[in-house]
Amino acid sequence: MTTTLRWGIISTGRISGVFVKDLLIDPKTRDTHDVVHKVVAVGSRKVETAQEFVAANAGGDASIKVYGTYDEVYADKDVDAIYIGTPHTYHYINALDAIRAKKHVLCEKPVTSNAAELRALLAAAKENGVFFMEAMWTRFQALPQAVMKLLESGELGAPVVVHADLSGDFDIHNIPKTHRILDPALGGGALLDLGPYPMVWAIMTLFENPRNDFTAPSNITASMLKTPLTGVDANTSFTLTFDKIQAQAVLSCSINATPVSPGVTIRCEKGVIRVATPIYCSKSFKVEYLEKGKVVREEEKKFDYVGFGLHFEADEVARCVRDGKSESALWSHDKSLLEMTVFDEVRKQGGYVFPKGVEQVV
Ligand SMILES: NC(=O)C1=CN([C@@H]2O[C@H](COP(=O)(O)OP(=O)(O)OC[C@H]3O[C@@H](n4cnc5c(N)ncnc54)[C@H](OP(=O)(O)O)[C@@H]3O)[C@@H](O)[C@H]2O)C=CC1
Ligand SMILES: O=C1OC[C@@H](O)[C@H](O)[C@H]1O
Repeated sequence: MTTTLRWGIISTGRISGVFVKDLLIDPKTRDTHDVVHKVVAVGSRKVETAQEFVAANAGGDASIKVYGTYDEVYADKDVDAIYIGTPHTYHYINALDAIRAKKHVLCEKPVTSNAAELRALLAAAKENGVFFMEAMWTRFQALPQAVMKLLESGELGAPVVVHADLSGDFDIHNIPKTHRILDPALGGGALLDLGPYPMVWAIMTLFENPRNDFTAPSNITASMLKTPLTGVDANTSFTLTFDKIQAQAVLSCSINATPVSPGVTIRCEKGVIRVATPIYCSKSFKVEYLEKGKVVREEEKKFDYVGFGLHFEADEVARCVRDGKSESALWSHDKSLLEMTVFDEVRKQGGYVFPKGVEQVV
């Protein structure tokens, strides 16, 4: 039996286009046989933009309904699940509107502007009996799962330090100050846009480590370097201390630096794992096995698939909805909550306050 999940797409920006293209790839190319996806409706603030979006990303498929408001997508009876690809600070209101219309929701990262907004959304999702998940696509790819399996095997001993960085050169001196990466009203800066990826690696390797038993970090330290352009963080560094397993995550992100490889280094008692950049959809990692501090064996593992990689999270949504689940076990609500709680603390220590009115719940 194959389940079809019928999607409504909210907004027509860059990542929504990538998501739609991934949805339209034959799931069999990734050995998925139990779920398929159908794009039923696209909503934009202008109907013409929605039409152009369908032409550019879905071969002009005339069966896809195009709307000039997001509300019409939420109200569409043929839509099962909503994908939200708007700028960060709109996620809360868009997700809330979708949930109140009793639609299942997959919401881009960072799931909200702060932890309080997320708590409110989770309560609304529960009240309306719908599935809700942050689109943390990295968690559903085969490579991070292989890394986690290797860590859990114990072959490398316990993890000691995880270094993870995601940087991107957004050419910040030459883009408009209203660009979502620079505008504080859109949650601009490195932390909210790129920070979720070093964070997901800390969650996968330390928070989810069976020996840690989902214990939150006991200590968070952070420093932010703001750009004078708009005051958002150009560079942010933060550390998470996991007392229970005696390990630390040293994380960083930047909007004005070229990414470096490896983007993630996991140093364990008896070995080191190096994950190639980009850390959100890495295609290879190297392992060094150590004996008495000396490298005794090295190996490299490579991964590939058709598409950008957002379809794996979409498959998870389809399976969870099919099975009547309210959340995914792989990227559960508590992990998004941990992420947003850490980000609140990092912003507090870094002195990054959103303009008045941006946070819908505080
Ligand atoms: N998973 C991943 O790999 C990625 C995730 N993202 C996440 O997706 C979100 C969107 O990023 P991205 O696609 O790059 O952004 P874009 O700026 O390309 O697109 C955002 C879209 O949101 C809609 N929108 C609604 N209100 C506003 C507003 N006030 N200002 C600007 N746009 C608005 C617009 O669509 P319309 O005109 O149709 O209403 C716009 O095209 C972010 O939260 C980001 O973190 C981004 C890139 C990669
Ligand atoms: O999620 C993302 O990953 C890739 C980045 O370029 C993008 O800005 C970010 O939103």
